[in-house]
Amino acid sequence: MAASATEPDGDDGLDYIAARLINGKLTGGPVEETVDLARIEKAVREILIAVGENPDRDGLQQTPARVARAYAELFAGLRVDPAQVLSTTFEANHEELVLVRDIDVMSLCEHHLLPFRGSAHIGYIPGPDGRITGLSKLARLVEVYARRPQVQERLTSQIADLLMEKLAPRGVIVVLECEHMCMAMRGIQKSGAQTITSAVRGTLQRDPKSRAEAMALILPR
Ligand SMILES: Nc1nc2c(ncn2[C@@H]2O[C@H](COP(=O)(O)OP(=O)(O)OP(=O)(O)O)[C@@H](O)[C@H]2O)c(=O)[nH]1
Ligand SMILES: [Zn+2]
Repeated sequence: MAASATEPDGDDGLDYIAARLINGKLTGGPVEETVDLARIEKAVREILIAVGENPDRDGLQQTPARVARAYAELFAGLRVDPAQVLSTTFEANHEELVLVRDIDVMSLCEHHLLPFRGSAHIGYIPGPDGRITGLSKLARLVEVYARRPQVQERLTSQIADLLMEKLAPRGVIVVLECEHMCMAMRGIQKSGAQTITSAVRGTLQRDPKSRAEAMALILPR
């Protein structure tokens, strides 16, 4: 019998995808509490019929259930509080720039639900009390916000704003460079176009010299 997307999926399954986004520990509730997999399955079956396909043919029988599981995973960030990612901070005598470059970003644009993909570069200057966060937490933050229906501008500023709020740093800079499949696969059909967005806060915003230094590290070419 065909496996249903609504069946329990084991310890490593959908139940824990949202929890894994935060810290790899099983702290989240079951996906079924908040994602209606059966409803997604039904909708995908309707879409297949509407585009002129036969959802009962061999290759498509499992597709609605697969798409439901895929969407649960792709939108897992809707069920995670991003602030939890930054609950671990450390004291450090470092009051200069900390920058993580080339963090892989994959998200879905909220206009077409098609992917956009590229790199995130995140830098911050710790505040006077010198609190820093784990480097991996910056990548986790990208992941939580990216696994939601997004526009690149909001994704960029959400990351910057939460870092400002939770780390109270002197400044933050977030730059995203992405290619949007909605511009490549359909519509204007221009592949290769890179959209660059930035969100700059605090001293990095106010002081052109610090901002230029950070930008030179982020976009050296
Ligand atoms: N600013 C911004 N626009 C985006 C993003 N992702 C997709 N878009 C754009 O959203 C717009 C939606 O425009 P509409 O005219 O409502 O939709 P459309 O007819 O599908 O537009 P075309 O893509 O031009 O065919 C398009 O111009 C997309 O390129 C994003 O992350 N940020
Ligand atoms: Zn789009």
